[in-house]
Amino acid sequence: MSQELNILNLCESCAAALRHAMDSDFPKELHRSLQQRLFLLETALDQFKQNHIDFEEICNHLIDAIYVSDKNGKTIYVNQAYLDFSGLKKEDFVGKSVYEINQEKKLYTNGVIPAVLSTKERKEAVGTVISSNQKIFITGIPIFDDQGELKYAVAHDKDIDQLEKLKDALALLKSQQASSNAELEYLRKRQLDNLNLVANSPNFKEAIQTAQTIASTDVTVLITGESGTGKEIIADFIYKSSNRTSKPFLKINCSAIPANLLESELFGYAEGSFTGALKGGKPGLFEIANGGTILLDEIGDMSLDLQTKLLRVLQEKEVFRIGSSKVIPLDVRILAATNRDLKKAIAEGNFREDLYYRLNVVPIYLAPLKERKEDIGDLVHKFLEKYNKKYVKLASLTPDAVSALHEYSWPGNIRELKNIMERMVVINGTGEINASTVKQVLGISPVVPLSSPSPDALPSYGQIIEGNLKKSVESFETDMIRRAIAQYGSKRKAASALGVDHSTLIKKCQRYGI
Ligand SMILES: Nc1ncnc2c1ncn2[C@@H]1O[C@H](COP(=O)(O)OP(=O)(O)OP(=O)(O)O)[C@@H](O)[C@H]1O
Repeated sequence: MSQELNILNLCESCAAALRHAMDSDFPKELHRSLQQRLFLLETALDQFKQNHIDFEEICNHLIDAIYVSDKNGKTIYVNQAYLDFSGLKKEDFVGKSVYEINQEKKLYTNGVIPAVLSTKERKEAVGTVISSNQKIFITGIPIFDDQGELKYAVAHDKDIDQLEKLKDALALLKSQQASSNAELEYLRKRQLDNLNLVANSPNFKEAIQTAQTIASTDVTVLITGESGTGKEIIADFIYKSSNRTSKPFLKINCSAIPANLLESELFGYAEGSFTGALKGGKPGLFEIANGGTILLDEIGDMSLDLQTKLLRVLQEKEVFRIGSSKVIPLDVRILAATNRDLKKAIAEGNFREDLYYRLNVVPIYLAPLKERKEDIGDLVHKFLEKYNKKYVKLASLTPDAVSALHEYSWPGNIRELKNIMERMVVINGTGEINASTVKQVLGISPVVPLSSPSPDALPSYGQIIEGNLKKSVESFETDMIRRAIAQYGSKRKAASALGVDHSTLIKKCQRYGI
């Protein structure tokens, strides 16, 4: 390092001498060749300065003390911090042997350089600076050349007080982190409790974790998963954990509103924009939700034409009512949900790829219930308690009934489980629900008569008729709708096959949890 600096100084002196020679009466015929040499020297010097890192200067700014000896223990370098704590000058060290310094000056106890020189190994020790009684942590490091021969022994001294302070700061940071984690966990749990959410499976826990992390940001979230897996409830969770809880949260089911009405519902319209338009126009849902949050549910069912308009709104963050040129700036947090495979829809030309990427900033995928078996037990008990309370019943489940519920594949996911529990509590009165009842209600075993409730548990005559007829119709409708959707692949096609309006089918699906 210092050799390099010496050469640098030498070159600078040469350049200065050349400049001086050229200014004086130097023979003109040599002038040109001198100029060329000076130019080369100056270019080389510039390059050297650019590439050269002045380690000596850097070391002099370190707060730790550094001492370097050659392989024989002759001191070749000490930095400023070393001089500061020893209270001596550079000349008192450089060129002197470490053994000599140790004997004469008694700077500190437990010096490690002699041990590094003799063992050629790294050494660590705690020493005391004699003059100040300051405790130091000393590390001795051997440095070897390419042949593996010892080249330098370096001592690096750290002030233990500083290390202690660092340790305290680290401990404080750790305890602060632990208490924020505990607080976060507490808030998360409270939020789960408020929403009555079950989250035992790793899959769902991960979804909740992501939702929790991004809730307080305004980032757009795309929630995907089969029908009934809890997409809407995750959207509720995000909204309730966000900073927008004092502002509106609007949920729009894009498949339930006929395509021709959805545009005016979303964006509103100006007075006179079409026949039948309200006087004074009507604000759209985006405008109403301004400052708050919108859930675009079943986004995969939105028409391509409307997708283009929605994309514009999301990109520009502004909306125009239909028939108006007045710009309405928007500050709405967008959550979108779908049970469709949007990648497939894009490949089939039914969903805009650019809209997909705009919505899919943070994806949250909810696995089907059959892949979240750890949640089933708690969900079953939660719903049992809920419906016992609602219908004033005392139904309970036998262990084999619980096992049967675990074994089922739950194509309708949590909504199906919830509905099944409601049905079983209603029809079973106050008795125990066993495995065969479960299988019968699930339609996975031949129908056998349900066990009769005890006479004291019997509801009034009117209730029996009403309850049984309503439940039978519901059960029949549920079955037909499920089969139609499975056969025709979409709710729209199923509706036309069943001879009902799409919106009627959607309402029934929502009511029955399909
Ligand atoms: N983890 C959970 N804990 C308790 N209840 C849940 C949980 N997840 C979902 N539910 C309940 O299951 C039902 C269906 O959930 P949700 O409506 O959120 O599903 P979804 O995926 O949005 O369905 P769809 O795609 O049909 O709209 C709701 O009644 C919801 O409260």
